[in-house]
Amino acid sequence: MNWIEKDNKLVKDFQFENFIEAFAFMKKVAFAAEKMNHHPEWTNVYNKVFIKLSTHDAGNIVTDLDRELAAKIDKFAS
Ligand SMILES: C[C@H](O)[C@H](O)[C@H]1CNC2=NC(N)=NC(=O)C2=N1
Repeated sequence: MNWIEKDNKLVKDFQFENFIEAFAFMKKVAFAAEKMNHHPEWTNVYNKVFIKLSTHDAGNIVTDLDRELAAKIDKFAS
């Protein structure tokens, strides 16, 4: 599955083997997001991580910053 644009957000759901794998992924995303000062809206339920990206500073729309973070997130999940 790829990122889809929905309600002015880039959205993608990820699934892992278990909670530890999901959380390890979240930790990588967290450090990348902090480095970019661009943070995800996300929910974690056991082995699943649901991510939504938008740029608040631009009025809650999808910008290149979201696409950049999405590309990094995909690398961490692969
Ligand atoms: C004040 C702070 O630097 C800003 O609010 C940053 C923080 N993280 C952010 N994250 C996201 N997703 N969009 C932003 O516009 C944004 N802005």
